[in-house]
Amino acid sequence: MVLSARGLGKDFAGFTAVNGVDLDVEHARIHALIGPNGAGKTTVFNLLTKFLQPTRGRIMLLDQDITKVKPDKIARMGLVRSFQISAVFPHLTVLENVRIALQRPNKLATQFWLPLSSLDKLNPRAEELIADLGLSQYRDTRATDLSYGRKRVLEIATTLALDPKVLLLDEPMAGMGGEDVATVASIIADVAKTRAVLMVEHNLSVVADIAHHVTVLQRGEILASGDYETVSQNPQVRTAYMGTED
Ligand SMILES: Nc1ncnc2c1ncn2[C@@H]1O[C@H](COP(=O)(O)OP(=O)(O)OP(=O)(O)O)[C@@H](O)[C@H]1O
Repeated sequence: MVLSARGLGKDFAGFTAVNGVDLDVEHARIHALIGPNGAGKTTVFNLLTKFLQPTRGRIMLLDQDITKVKPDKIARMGLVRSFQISAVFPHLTVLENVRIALQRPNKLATQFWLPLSSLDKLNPRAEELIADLGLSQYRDTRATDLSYGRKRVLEIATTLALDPKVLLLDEPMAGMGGEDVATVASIIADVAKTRAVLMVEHNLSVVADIAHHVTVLQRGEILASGDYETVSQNPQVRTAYMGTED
């Protein structure tokens, strides 16, 4: 188990947005968090990354209690949310973007007086990441000229530069067309071979295809949890999604 939450809860001025949520995210698995609008998915993400402080409950990351740890430290401990660091610079190339992302863990980011050539030592790792994510042919393409789907892949590449143990993806398929969805889904499946992935995703066919475990939230509480097959047969889940058990 890489990331666990027990009895996680959040109240906003008397309104309970999340209550009694238990989650276990395992190494080399994709865990999907699904549920109707307003179910509390984003709030759970914000609690896990400590953007919000939980009202109740406990969060463990790799055997360390992170319930009271600050968000910047959480990322350094290996729990990284995609948008957190995925500042993709539109006018820089794919290679340049990945190199900049690699500067962070290498602490070169703060040494701005170093000559540009000192970044060259990051090239092999940058090329490797770019190749892993199928971006080699776009290595010298400016981010702004990439398709929407490839921009998301570049974002994932810059996130992976931190070498996270757990990657949190917030609706990675949002706004994407069919071909991009397939590409990004297969990249996420690949990325998850060596790390844990927790994703909020509305596209249920992607969830069915790549998630090993699914947790369904409704009104801030867990309605069902298990593999997609089991969860999708659950009458309460069907009612929550369709308003009917049929
Ligand atoms: N800062 C806040 N203050 C008050 N209420 C909030 C706050 N943030 C979220 N909520 C409420 O908590 C509930 C859960 O919201 P949340 O955004 O976590 O749901 P969600 O499952 O991510 O929804 P969606 O799928 O629409 O993104 C909603 O009723 C929302 O209005």
